[in-house]
Amino acid sequence: MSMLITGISELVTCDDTREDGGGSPLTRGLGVVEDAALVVGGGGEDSAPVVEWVGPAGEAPEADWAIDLGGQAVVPGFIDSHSHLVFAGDRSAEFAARMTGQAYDGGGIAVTMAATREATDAQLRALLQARVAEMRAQGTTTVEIKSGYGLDVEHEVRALRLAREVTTETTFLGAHVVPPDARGEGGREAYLDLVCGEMLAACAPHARWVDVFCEPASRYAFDEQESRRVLEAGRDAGLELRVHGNQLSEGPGAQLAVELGAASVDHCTFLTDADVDALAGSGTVATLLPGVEFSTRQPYPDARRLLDAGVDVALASDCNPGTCSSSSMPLMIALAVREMGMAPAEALRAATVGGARALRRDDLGQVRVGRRADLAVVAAPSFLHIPYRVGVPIVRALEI
Ligand SMILES: N=CN[C@@H](CCC(=O)O)C(=O)O
Ligand SMILES: [Zn+2]
Repeated sequence: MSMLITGISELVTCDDTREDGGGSPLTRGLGVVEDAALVVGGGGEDSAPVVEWVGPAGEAPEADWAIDLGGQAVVPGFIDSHSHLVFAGDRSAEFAARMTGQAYDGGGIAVTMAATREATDAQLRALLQARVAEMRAQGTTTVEIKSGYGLDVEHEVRALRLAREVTTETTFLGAHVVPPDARGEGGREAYLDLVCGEMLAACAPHARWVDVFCEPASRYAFDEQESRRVLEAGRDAGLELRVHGNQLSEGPGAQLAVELGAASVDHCTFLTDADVDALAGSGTVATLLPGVEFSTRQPYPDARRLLDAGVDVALASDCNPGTCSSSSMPLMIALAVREMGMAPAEALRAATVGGARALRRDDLGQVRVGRRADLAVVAAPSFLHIPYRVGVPIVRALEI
């Protein structure tokens, strides 16, 4: 069965093989087709619909079904390559305290850990499913989900098992922080032994990735040596690497990520020139999470510096109860444009193609024949309305 989609005022393909056709500089690099049509059909390996044809509406072939979007824009579905959606509890009071001057230090993770351990499977599943639905309603079609609020073998495994029910992009983050019950004498080493031993062995079958909160500025998180140990153990267990780094201060995360061939280093709020040089030309994406700076009152990362140096940049939400309670990729795009010096086209690419690179997925992020038909519809004539109409719910994933 195939479906013809017409009434597309502006189709943003992000297809690098497509000529931009001399369009506006505002859409450079986006492979835009105006007054476009799409044919979606078949089913890929996992029976997801695939794009069969892309082009001007006047040249569209026939299909079994047709829908008319009535003059809306279509963009690739957003790829949110960094989230922590498996949690229970509420830390809105911590957010309120930060708004009146309290600094973020990672200490609140233990509060979420306690609430998450207490929740039943059914409660956690319902919370998770609601968050994924909230994301789809805002245009996100792929989400990466980390563990990290269980912090013991049983609850880390449970978080990953639940996350696997909604995405293949699952990340073992046992090394989020040292849990409160391991903060006494010798507890830190014992916890790292557990993370790199029994916990990793139990979690690896449910995860694609391993991650670590590499942040020597937080007494709860991990330094370079500890982070290296976690990442190397994860790699030996068959997992691919990602890193939380350089969130609270300059530190070893970015260069460690590059050295070990991690797919992405996430946050990148405080980078030295040497970090930027190391990222440029590496296979490691710098994933920026502007919702975190919004919610912690930290300075925004310098996206311009990274882009001008040729670093691959992605945007993600980092949706979590502590540092960013928003699941909205349109908001991240708006913040990137308003606060981080990214052009709208750069921000859109970072939220789509950039996210796909950060997850090392070449089947996602572009509207292109043979690729998955993961699409988002913008209730406006152009994608420019995403940052322009900030806060207005105009983007949704297209349900085919
Ligand atoms: N920084 C580490 N982890 C999360 C925050 C987790 C929390 O505070 O609950 C982040 O990516 O910002
Ligand atoms: Zn995070």
